[in-house]
Amino acid sequence: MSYIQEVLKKVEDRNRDEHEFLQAVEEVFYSLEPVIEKHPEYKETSVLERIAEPERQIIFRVPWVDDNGVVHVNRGFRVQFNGAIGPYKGGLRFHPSVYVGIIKFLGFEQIFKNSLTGLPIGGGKGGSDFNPKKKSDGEIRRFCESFMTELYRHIGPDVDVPAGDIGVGSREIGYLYGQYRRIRGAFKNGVITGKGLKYGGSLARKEATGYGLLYFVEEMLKANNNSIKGKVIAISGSGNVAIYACEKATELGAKVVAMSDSAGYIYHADGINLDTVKRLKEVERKRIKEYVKEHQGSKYHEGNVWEGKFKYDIALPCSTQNDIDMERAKNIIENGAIAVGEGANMPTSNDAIKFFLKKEILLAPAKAANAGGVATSALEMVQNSMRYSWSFEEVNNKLKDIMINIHKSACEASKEYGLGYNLVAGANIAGFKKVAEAMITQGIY
Ligand SMILES: NC(=O)C1=CN([C@@H]2O[C@H](COP(=O)(O)OP(=O)(O)OC[C@H]3O[C@@H](n4cnc5c(N)ncnc54)[C@H](OP(=O)(O)O)[C@@H]3O)[C@@H](O)[C@H]2O)C=CC1
Ligand SMILES: O=C(O)CCC(=O)C(=O)O
Repeated sequence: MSYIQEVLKKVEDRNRDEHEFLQAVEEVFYSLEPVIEKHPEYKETSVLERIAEPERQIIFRVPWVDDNGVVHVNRGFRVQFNGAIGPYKGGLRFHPSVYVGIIKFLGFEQIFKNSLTGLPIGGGKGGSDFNPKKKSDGEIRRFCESFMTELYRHIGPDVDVPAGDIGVGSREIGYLYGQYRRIRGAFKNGVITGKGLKYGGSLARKEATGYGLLYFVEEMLKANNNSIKGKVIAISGSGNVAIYACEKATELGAKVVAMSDSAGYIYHADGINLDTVKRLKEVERKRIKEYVKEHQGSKYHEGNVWEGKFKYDIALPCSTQNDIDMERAKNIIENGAIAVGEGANMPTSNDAIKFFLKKEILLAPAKAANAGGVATSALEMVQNSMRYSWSFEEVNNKLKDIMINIHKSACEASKEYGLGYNLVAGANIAGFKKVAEAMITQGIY
């Protein structure tokens, strides 16, 4: 058994039923084999064992009252995974599938992603098994207030800075921050990011994950003598990341022909009308199937978009984890894709990642490709500290530079370890090394 396999076995024994977490750890650790060989100090100081164990996990009760006066109880989580390079940073997910294994996989990914941004932010994540679908605005507000009534004591601008993720958008962030401010009696808006522009939010944060994904994919294509211009693109999801990925892709000269939600997907050969999607999803909170009522020639299909049979050059999974398994990966290649850009966290299963790499599909891994959101959150923290705001253009330019640098770091790390152009391994290695070195320098924690 190799050293990596030994460590993985220990992680498995300790986290038996947390499949998503084990998948994330395995994906990172196997890329680190050549790094551990070259750096015996990582093994001597048990960095791998330490990095796979959260510094702190908080699990709490979230009681709330629905519109009929009935009391419900959900479970809240915050995993403060690794603070070696900065305050814990990562979003909150409200979705019925949330349990500790989901939050730990997301928090673990966040360690390496945040390191890749080059900014001083550690890894954390949180959320709840609360289902925001079909809840009234009052119910959402009461849930958020109850959630923050416990969470507030564990966070702070220099401690842990949450943000949004699935099911947590600007409305929820507003309620969460309002309750934090009420309890603390202070305007500490650096405690949460993704805020509204009127109380300390950053311009371009809403767009950042989707835009950043496209900046990264463009770099990847450029490095392979290609470009986004003229490409046909399919996207899974129709939430925050998907919408702004679609917007930037269109701006860069591509045509997006498909988008989805958890029930099905729309296909529109002429190109998706994003104004309609934005209204349906951001304002009216309706299902994606409503789109076809307004656009002749578009079609709605139930099921997963990656099982659909239609032509595209680039696949952008922007919905949730394990969206692309082996069968769907085969279908994506049969549909003609030459590149995959991961907007969601861990959207591709480990065997499908290996398959894409074997088939020489250009693969932009989530840790690198979707890091624009958290990077812009870190820029929001900078602006809050300065009590100042940058223009949209300033933030967007910084975001673009960050994405270009992440691509460069992943490329260089991959080359340094003799792996050619492998952004999956390169991102893992580059993200890991910075955190590992900070951990070693700070002693045994
Ligand atoms: N927001 C951000 O800044 C960042 C987000 N991410 C990641 O991007 C992904 C999308 O996040 P975001 O856009 O913010 O979330 P949203 O809640 O805004 O949108 C999520 C989208 O994914 C769909 N979806 C959710 N769960 C499932 C499921 N189990 N099966 C199929 N479709 C599903 C939703 O459909 P429906 O409405 O039907 O549920 C919706 O269209 C997540 O993986 C998140 O972790 C990564 C980096 C930053
Ligand atoms: O902006 C943030 O802090 C959170 C982003 C996030 O949750 C992610 O990168 O997955």
